[in-house]
Amino acid sequence: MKLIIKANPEEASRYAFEKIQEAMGSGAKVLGLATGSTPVKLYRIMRESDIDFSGMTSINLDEYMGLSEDSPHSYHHFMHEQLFDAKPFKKNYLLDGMADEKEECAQFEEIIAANPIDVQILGIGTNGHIGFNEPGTAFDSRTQKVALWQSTIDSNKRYFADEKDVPRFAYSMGIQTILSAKKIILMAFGKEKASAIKAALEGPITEELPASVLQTHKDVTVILDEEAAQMLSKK
Ligand SMILES: O=P(O)(O)OC[C@H]1O[C@](O)(CO)[C@@H](O)[C@@H]1O
Repeated sequence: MKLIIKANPEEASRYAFEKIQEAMGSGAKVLGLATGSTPVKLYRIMRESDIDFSGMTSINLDEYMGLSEDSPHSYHHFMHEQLFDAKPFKKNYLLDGMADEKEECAQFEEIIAANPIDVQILGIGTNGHIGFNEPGTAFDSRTQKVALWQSTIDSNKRYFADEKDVPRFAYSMGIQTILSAKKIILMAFGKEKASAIKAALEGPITEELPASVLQTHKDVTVILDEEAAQMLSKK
């Protein structure tokens, strides 16, 4: 694992952007993308850049179940607003939260097999989740329906009018699916992520802390701001 600590999220996001640019310069064609607040600055930098993504394919990690593409709370909507409307890609693949579970998840795995992810961007939940894979998810999991933890619902409720409106289930790439990416960039900002980051980087590799599995991947860059790095003993 390569660990990069920057003074603030802006500098950290700029570094992540440079890594993506480098990978594209070396032939990367498929980007795995994340939602949530963490990549928002990265997406702004991508939007404002003069980089052409029209030859690139994107594949998103997860989507809420029961929300249609045009719901303002769907990750489809989020990605279009944050990136795709300003920077058209050749193809954007996102899970369809309204589709049949079995068919949708199997088809998504086929899409990833046909378009191996060169660079996967990841955030991390305060409980160590990656994608929407909550603690206890099997390390050999593939794209599947997942139940969200109350802590995830609570941290995502800021995007909804009411906590009751936050979907309780989602479709998410599995842990094994995420690990199939050639390169992984994990970003985390803020002191509320510090303990999950410490456990992920320095703790035991355990299904109880999904992000700890990244210790087994051969090309992971972890990009933190100082607050997220504050509990690390090895810097
Ligand atoms: O970036 P945030 O909003 O802190 O969310 C962290 C993680 O949680 C998710 O949004 C899922 O809850 C992930 O996609 C994200 O990486």
